[in-house]
Amino acid sequence: MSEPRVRRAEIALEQAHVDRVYARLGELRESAEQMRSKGYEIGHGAQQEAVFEQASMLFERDMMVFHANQTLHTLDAEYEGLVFGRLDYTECGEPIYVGRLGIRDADFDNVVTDWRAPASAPFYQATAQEPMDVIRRRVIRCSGAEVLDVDDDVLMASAVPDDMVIVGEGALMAALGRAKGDRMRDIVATIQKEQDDVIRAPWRGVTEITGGPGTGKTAVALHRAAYLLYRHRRQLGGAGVLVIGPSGVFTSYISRVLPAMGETDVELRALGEVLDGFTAEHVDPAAVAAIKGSLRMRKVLQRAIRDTPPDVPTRLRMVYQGQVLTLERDALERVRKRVLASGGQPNRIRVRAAEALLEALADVAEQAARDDGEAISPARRADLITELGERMEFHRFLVVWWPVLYPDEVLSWLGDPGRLARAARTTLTSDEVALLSASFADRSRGFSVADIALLDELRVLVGKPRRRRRTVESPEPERGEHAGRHRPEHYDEYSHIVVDESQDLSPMQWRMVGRRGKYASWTVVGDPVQSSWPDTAEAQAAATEAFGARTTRRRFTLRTNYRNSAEIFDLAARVVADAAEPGELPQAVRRTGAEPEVRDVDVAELKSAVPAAAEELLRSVEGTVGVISAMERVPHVEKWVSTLADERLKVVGSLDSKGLEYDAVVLVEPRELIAESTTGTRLLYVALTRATQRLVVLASDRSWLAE
Ligand SMILES: Nc1ncnc2c1ncn2[C@@H]1O[C@H](COP(=O)(O)OP(=O)(O)OP(=O)(O)O)[C@@H](O)[C@H]1O
Repeated sequence: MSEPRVRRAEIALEQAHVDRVYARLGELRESAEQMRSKGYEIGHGAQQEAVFEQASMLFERDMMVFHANQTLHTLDAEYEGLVFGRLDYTECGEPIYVGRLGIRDADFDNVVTDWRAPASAPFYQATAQEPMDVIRRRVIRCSGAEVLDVDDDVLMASAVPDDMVIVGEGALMAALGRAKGDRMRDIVATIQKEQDDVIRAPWRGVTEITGGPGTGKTAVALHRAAYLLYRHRRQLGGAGVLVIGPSGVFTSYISRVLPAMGETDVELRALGEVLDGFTAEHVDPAAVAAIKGSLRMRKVLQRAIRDTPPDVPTRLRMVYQGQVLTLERDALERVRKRVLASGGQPNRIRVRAAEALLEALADVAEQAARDDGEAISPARRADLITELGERMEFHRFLVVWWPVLYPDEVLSWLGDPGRLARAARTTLTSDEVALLSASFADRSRGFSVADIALLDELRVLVGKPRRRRRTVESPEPERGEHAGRHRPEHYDEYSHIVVDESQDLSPMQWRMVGRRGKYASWTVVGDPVQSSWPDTAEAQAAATEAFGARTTRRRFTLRTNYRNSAEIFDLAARVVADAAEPGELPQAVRRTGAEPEVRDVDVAELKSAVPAAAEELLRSVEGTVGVISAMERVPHVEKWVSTLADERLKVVGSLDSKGLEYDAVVLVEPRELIAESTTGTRLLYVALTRATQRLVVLASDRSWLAE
């Protein structure tokens, strides 16, 4: 048979099996629906029963409905591309089909094996050197229930039986060449062995994944989360898995991968959303972010919460048995200092503050008596304290003099340069104080991403108020995506934390994340060469502290760049040639023949050159086109390309481009990207490695392009 006919015959053969699978899926769906209806019937019947029976029946109903709904949800989520692989072995007669979930037929025989099950491991692990008894590995590409294509790998050429047909070559290359959508896709059908080793690594301890751009670090980390939940649900499922990404744009980009794999028990959060009740998107200028992220801020914040809050009353005046007792500003401040010196979080020691005030009032009464040559008996002193302490006016004073401290308020107080200078003392320079206080004072854009880690630090420093006015710890209803979702009541309850783009976490952000993983195991993903954090040693130390007592640390390095064409990656690699260690950069596996273009354009011409290049790329690729510029330039670029009105076109700032991917990219003015980060060329390197097929750089000079 000629190749197309052979292929068609093999597709038809696999279609027969896929039809069986979907027929079985239909049956399972139907029985889940029946179970749900039966559950509702029980509930209806229960209304006529005695109360205790009713309760147990309602429970049974809830369980039935819950399980039925879960089954239906999983079956629906996995519908697309349910079966994607097949293994033919030397020994057992029957092939194994690998898919997104395990399905058995009515006789309890497997018609599909879940990709995460041990039996599926050879699909990813077998190689020609170590075939694990697999003769042929076949990738089956489907659209819904229809088989579109098959692609084979022969792992034991000498063992191929006469009647076994081999078609195609390289499912991976075919997958990589396909156009990308605006959301990341799962890679279950083409996970490579070096990636699978990471995905299936033990769950305990800290698993570090490093590798250059496009090596699949994010994809692997997400598949690992799905794998761990499948294999260790008992240990990890209850408290949940938290995935932290650099930005909201990024979490939205990866948001479809896990549900596509049937995993909904994972919380995705951007660094600006880690603290409930706050959502920050804007990024501070590099110099400001560097101060806010450094560990020196701990000291500054510790002092800030011990400073006198603004606008507190400066005099306490009470009358006891006709005698006026007054505490003036200095006396009040002495009381405050004494209470704070005794330790504890300000919001937790308010009772102590009240007691100290009353003691001070009693001292005033005693002093007055002594001045008159009299003495106050211990019983009278105790009586004075009790009586004044019960007065409403005293409590009214206390509430304003020792107010409940809220992290957002304390941070905004630091917009006052004098107050910040007091808190900073010698910890920050006067220039740093000026920069920082201006940033805290400017609330026009709300909190920045770096502020969130400071707010979280303050949350711990001030302590939880006994009665909460507006809680930082309970989710606000309008938090859209997270609303109503399961999450631990206490921050330290997550059982597994995945940190993506970890090279960019500041030490203060590591502290924030560390608080949520006190008892967790970790998967940490990063690439030092893409780092935009200046002091890597400080960040490393903070990371190690966040991991706490977990001594098991395993490290994997991924070395193949699956995203960029080799032509595009060669250009990007030139930019960081000096900053990267030998062997640190990955190898791009795909040549497309399309060289990246660097066009010389004056800054004044960008206005027309950007939309022209974007339009050209929209015509030349099937998928998405990203226009990447310095953060400050984004609003202008958005305006310039607005007339193109194509939903495949996205404009993104350099920092937000981390982790993202487009089929084609227009990179605007590299010089400006270098200038906006303390690690300059690394940020440019990140931006240059976002395109899979085409790259056009518009530059007013070529100083950024090392020879
Ligand atoms: N085994 C694979 N099969 C198919 N596609 C893959 C495979 N591994 C990675 N890819 C694809 O390569 C691209 C890059 O993957 P990913 O974003 O996970 O890389 P990364 O290492 O996190 O990159 P960066 O550090 O640049 O953000 C994605 O489109 C991903 O789907």
